[in-house]
Amino acid sequence: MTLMEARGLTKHFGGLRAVEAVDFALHPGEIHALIGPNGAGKTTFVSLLSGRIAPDAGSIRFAGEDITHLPAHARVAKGIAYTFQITSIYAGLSVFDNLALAVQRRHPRALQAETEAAAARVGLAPYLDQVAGTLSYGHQRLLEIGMGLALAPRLLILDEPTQGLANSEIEGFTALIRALAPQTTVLLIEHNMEVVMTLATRITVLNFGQVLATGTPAEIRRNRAVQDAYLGAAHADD
Ligand SMILES: Nc1ncnc2c1ncn2[C@@H]1O[C@H](COP(=O)(O)OP(=O)(O)OP(=O)(O)O)[C@@H](O)[C@H]1O
Repeated sequence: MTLMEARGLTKHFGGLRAVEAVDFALHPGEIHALIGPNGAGKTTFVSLLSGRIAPDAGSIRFAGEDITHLPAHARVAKGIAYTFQITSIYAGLSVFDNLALAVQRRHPRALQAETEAAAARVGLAPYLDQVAGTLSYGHQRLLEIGMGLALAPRLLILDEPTQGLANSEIEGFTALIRALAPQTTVLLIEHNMEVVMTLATRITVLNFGQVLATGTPAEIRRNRAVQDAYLGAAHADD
């Protein structure tokens, strides 16, 4: 059973093969980490899945339906939420209003209560009235994740969610993502190997736009090609 499946997904920028014939499957309820060297095509790949950019070739299915040609907003309506590498919050609005905008999209019965619950979920309850643009960078990232979660997605795609977070915030983030399973499936691009190895149920490694390996954290750690291309000797013996 797969929640999302990509077949032969391809995206070139001029002569650059950013994503090349990628086959990929996401199981329901899993936390799937996408790793690989800088420029490996990770952001391009999840942008194809979320509909931010269109593929040159290949197909994408979600919950049994072909969504290859659906625009991003239609994919959101189907339950695919995506947070960007660069924060996409409304900087001039309060934390409450940012979250309320997301909560509103699923026509809740009690906007106030559900918005407060969305804030509490990501640890931002004390900051409801604060203007989002004045939050610390880490809190802005958490707000963005909170906005994604407020949509009650079936699939949450996160692009480098722990980038810029303090260690204490990373712990909170890890617990938050763990608590989402199995209702919400998570696909995250992550460079922090500690987060990847403790959080992910499966890992896909991209290299030069292609899948180098897919497996459990233990399998990926042992994989010689992955060690050579990405993890390096320092991680091989962990
Ligand atoms: N819009 C674009 N136009 C041209 N080239 C692009 C575009 N977007 C990405 N690329 C190139 O495609 C390749 C893959 O980029 P991508 O951002 O997907 O990699 P990544 O694995 O997410 O890297 P990082 O870990 O540094 O974020 C890179 O060589 C990048 O320069």
